[in-house]
Amino acid sequence: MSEPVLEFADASFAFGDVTILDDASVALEDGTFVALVGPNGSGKTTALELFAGLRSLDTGTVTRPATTGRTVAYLPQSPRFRPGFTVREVVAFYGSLVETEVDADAILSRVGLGGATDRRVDELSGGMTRLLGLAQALIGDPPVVVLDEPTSGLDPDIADHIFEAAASMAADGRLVLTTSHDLEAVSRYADRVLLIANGEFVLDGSPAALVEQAGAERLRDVFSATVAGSGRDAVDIDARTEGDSA
Ligand SMILES: Nc1ncnc2c1ncn2[C@@H]1O[C@H](COP(=O)(O)OP(=O)(O)OP(=O)(O)O)[C@@H](O)[C@H]1O
Repeated sequence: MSEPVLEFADASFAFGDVTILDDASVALEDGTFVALVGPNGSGKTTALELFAGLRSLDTGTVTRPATTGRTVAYLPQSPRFRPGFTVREVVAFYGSLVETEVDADAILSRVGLGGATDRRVDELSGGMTRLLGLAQALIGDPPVVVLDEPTSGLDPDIADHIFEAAASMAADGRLVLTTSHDLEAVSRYADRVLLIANGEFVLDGSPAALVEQAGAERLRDVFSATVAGSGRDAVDIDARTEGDSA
């Protein structure tokens, strides 16, 4: 049975007068692939950093798994690896930092890099670099994996591959939490969608349930209607459109 492994309780955080979380509470369970969506500037990356422990809440609490070893793996939007090393060497290096035995080749095969183990990391494409980031996230078998926009800038096939890999990491029992603007892929792969706007999780449910509840056709439509209804203040689209057409 699924259990909460990551939780915000009455969580608040702001950058000066920019509110990211305003007394927000949410509990995320293991074995679930959760997509955190929201408009640009709504605070997705910051929320991930708060979940992962890279930042601290102003008030409220965040609860993470009470396990020994690596508890939360965090993959930033643009992962960087030290040039000059091969893919296998990078995984072996990170593997040497955890207590459990790490089979670098097995992890690399798992994410689809089995054919690239001897490639130098500075010679990888953007997509392969993301896959290496996913491999790094699996090292030490953390119960929570947090991914920040893992498919931005990638072709649809690699993006699908990354979503599939993330969904299968969740199916193995982990909580996988990702941000994404790709609502079509989110609809297909995520078990649960959280929409953050104005410091709150304004939508929370499975993609199918959210679409059905709204009487909409696609998650994209639910997103637009909810963001418009929440008084979008992060990016002024109308102003941008006027400027573009001038
Ligand atoms: N280090 C920082 N100092 C001050 N303000 C910040 C900092 N980092 C982010 N912000 C502000 O916090 C808000 C949320 O930023 P964040 O990057 O979390 O949003 P996001 O939802 O991930 O955006 P995007 O979808 O564009 O990646 C934005 O208004 C941003 O300008």
